[in-house]
Amino acid sequence: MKAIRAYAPASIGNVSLGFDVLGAALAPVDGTRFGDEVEVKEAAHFSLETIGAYAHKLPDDADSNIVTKCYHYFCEKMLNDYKAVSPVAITLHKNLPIGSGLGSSASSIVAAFAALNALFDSPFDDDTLLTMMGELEGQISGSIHYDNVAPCFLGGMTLMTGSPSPVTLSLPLNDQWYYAICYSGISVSTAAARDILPKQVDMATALTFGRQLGVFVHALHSKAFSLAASVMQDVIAEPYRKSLLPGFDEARAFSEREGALAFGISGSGPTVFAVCDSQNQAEKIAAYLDKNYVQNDDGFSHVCQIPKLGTLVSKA
Ligand SMILES: Nc1ncnc2c1ncn2[C@@H]1O[C@H](COP(=O)(O)OP(=O)(O)O)[C@@H](O)[C@H]1O
Ligand SMILES: N[C@@H](CCOP(=O)(O)O)C(=O)O
Repeated sequence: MKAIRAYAPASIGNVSLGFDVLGAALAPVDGTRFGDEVEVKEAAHFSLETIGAYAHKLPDDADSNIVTKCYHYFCEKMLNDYKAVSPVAITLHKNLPIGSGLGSSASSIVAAFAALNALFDSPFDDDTLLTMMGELEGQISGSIHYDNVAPCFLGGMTLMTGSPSPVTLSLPLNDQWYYAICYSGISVSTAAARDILPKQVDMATALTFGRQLGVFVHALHSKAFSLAASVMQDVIAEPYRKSLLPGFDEARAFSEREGALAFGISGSGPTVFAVCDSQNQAEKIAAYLDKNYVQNDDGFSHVCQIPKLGTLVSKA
């Protein structure tokens, strides 16, 4: 019987300067697997098993799990094309902490859709899948955004176009940048962290946001990486969200003293990231954050780079 396994990596939403429109996949340099995995196989009836380090933090009933919703949505889309889908048995390996700012729900959603699409002989192309993934992500966070699902699915650093095709563009990567990332161990709901943001921004903020994003994209394409790093500031969300993150200002101050190129909140937090131009610097900042930003036993830090590949699909 055909069985498929999909691994979908953690991701940084916003990357500070691109609220809802910029995202990056993450891969620890020590080779640690850092993402959810979904296995699917055809079965007599639907079932969802959840295992892994954070499975106990998921909703108790399978119907509330976003992976079940992905399956129902996949069936609905297939039926639109008059193709009925057989029931499946799904196993979710929940490896990413929930409400962490590491794109945890996106990782489950992307792994689920990628596995289902492969099991049923790839009926949907990447843009259609991304649109479906964004819709499911919107059900969880209260508003559709692609800055986690796109890099998680495709890898690299991705810029959303606002168009159905292509949904996203891949930006050039700097192989010399290392990301010290640290999850503090507390949970911050993405929906709640969106609710505290003002619904409108003033003219000066809008101009800064546009200028930074334009300069950043141009600088990456020109390999002007110092210039790119110089505009990695969050003028939209950080001023409001940092109040939800104990130790944020101290973590930023230490990272800047150590010479980090940039520092910010990953997604809606509490994970933070420091962009570094050497692995040594990233190791030092990660060690500090591990000791000083982490709030409880659930927290951790990693030194990561941005992988070129996103979701990995294989036979189970
Ligand atoms: N497979 C899943 N992975 C993560 N969250 C899930 C999943 N299924 C349901 N949920 C629920 O979705 C919400 C995810 O919250 P959110 O703050 O968006 O997390 P994250 O920022 O880590 O993606 C939680 O209420 C969680 O219980
Ligand atoms: N652009 C979104 C990203 C949320 O990421 P998550 O990992 O916290 O779910 C936002 O900033 O709200």
